Amino acid sequence: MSLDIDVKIKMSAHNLSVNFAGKKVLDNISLDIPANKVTALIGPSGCGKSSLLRSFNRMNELLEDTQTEGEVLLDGSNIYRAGWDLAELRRRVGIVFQKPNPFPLSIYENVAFGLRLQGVNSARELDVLVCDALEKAALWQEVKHRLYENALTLSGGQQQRLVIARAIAIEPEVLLLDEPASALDPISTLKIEELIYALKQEYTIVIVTHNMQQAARVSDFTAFMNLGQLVEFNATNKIFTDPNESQTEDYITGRFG
Ligand SMILES: Nc1ncnc2c1ncn2[C@@H]1O[C@H](COP(=O)(O)OP(=O)(O)OP(=O)(O)O)[C@@H](O)[C@H]1O
Repeated sequence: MSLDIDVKIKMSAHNLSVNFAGKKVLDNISLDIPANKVTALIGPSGCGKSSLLRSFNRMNELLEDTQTEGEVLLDGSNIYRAGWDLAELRRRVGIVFQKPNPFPLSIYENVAFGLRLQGVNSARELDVLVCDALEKAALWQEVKHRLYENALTLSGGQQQRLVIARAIAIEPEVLLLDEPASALDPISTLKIEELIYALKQEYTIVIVTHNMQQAARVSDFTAFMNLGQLVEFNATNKIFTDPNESQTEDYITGRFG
């Protein structure tokens, strides 16, 4: 589904279908992801939100027995075309999962990890880039005196911001967030939501969330999915106040799902 307003499109799915072990989990999805905006994917459990999110950086291929049909364009180029360097794709389209997954390394080394892989070796340059990523992830003030402590000593909410710092250190263009706050307490959730709001100045963000209030608070656009299909896609305000489809209304008002 295309939006009838004038926005720059960063990614789009065209007639995208995904099968896991012969079962269709995404059914002919077409959807535009606007640049420098937050797009929320909502819908009942099992409707395919995470599968759609993972198709934006070809993570579904890490699962066995997966088939993908159709196209996903990044700046107009089909990421499913042969010849894509998957490491480069995943650098440009980063992903953060529900459960914080820092490496069992220091706070500093978690953020430096991807930078080192990219060949940044100068200690001074690493210091600047690590500090910058931690500042952007709104974590610097809390960790600047303990950079060399193990990341696993951080709270869950801090770990999730660290994982976001790790993701943004390598300067992705798109950030995929799969229920990034669902394992966190309300204060940490608020911090993540404020962070998402700040990060959209620089990144295109797609977020899967089960939390309707969160989708309404953080996103500019919302896609409502059901049973592997895209039911409705529109400005978040429109979806939450005056949806076109009765299924969308039933879901957001809690009548099903
Ligand atoms: N690794 C897998 N192998 C086989 N089937 C899978 C796999 N992962 C997901 N599925 C199936 O794909 C469908 C879509 O799952 P997906 O996780 O994308 O939905 P979701 O909307 O994100 O769900 P939830 O909100 O519960 O996280 C479900 O029927 C699920 O059982």
